[in-house]
Amino acid sequence: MNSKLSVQIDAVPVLSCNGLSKRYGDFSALSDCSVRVDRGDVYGLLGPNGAGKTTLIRILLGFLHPTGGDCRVLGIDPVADSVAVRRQVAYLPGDARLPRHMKGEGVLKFFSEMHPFGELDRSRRIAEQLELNTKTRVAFMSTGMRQKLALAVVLGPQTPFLILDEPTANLDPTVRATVLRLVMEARDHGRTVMLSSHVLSEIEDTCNRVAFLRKGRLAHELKMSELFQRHRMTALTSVAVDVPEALNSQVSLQTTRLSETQYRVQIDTSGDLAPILTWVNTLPLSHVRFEPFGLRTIYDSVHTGEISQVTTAASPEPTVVL
Ligand SMILES: Nc1ncnc2c1ncn2[C@@H]1O[C@H](COP(=O)(O)OP(=O)(O)OP(=O)(O)O)[C@@H](O)[C@H]1O
Repeated sequence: MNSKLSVQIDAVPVLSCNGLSKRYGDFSALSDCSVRVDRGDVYGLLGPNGAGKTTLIRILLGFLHPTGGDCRVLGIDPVADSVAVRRQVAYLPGDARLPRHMKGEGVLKFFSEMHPFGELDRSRRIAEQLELNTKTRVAFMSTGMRQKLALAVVLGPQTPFLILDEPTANLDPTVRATVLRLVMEARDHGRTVMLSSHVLSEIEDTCNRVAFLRKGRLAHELKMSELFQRHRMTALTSVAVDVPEALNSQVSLQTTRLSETQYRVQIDTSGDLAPILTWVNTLPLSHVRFEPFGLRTIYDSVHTGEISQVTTAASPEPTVVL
């Protein structure tokens, strides 16, 4: 490919949404959602039941029309040409339905012939890796077997964009690990992935960026590299503690008075730990616990509507907008 052209193609975001909204009468399933996903991203979508994740995905594929805002998938407007979008995207719905009268092998053949990027051999190899017996009729498959078959259908075509809505639902831990490995392989082959899941560890292990949806709104966006720089320390102390001015941008401190002579401190940190540890070392602390921040902490604070106190050098202001 002409190198100038390839640079231009790379510059087009795989996904860009601007103020995307979906209303059903008075109810807002999605409100003012703006997201950008770039080539090579593995982009996680997190949020409680009913947060709007599937609504967002279905708008991107043109199955639903937004009531406000707009979006482009690989430069294509799904409202104007949803078929063109679906040619470029492999999509695993949360409730994948497959023809019950067909055997697994027949389903793989049917879908690989139908999709422009379809590759029957690849779908068969994936089914094998997922330890699926494709000789079984769909109607006689267990829920997990049907999920494996749907995954083999969707992971087979090498589309530039892959959207997976809860791909590991109903799967045992070994198969889950295989699915996550296949997602990472897709990324390594230059594909872009959007992954919705309720399993925080899966998002932590695979995604480089994560969006938290809450009540139809994009409540928080996070780069995983920032998360890995965050830590939380809890400890007991007999004196009130103050954060030195030099560490103000890196440390957030919460103090709870337990008695006349005892306080519990919670110190949330971001960025380089060395200067923070030097400061902490001067404090009369006991019962010190130190742990990485983890997606769970962020998820809980977004879910309960708290605003994150932690700031990073890269994003000095909290990015939660509730
Ligand atoms: N056709 C519809 N009419 C009215 N409300 C709808 C319709 N479809 C979805 N909703 C509502 O929109 C909200 C968002 O639903 P959505 O399926 O996008 O949530 P989700 O984040 O994918 O949830 P889950 O994690 O449970 O799959 C929900 O409150 C749902 O009840």
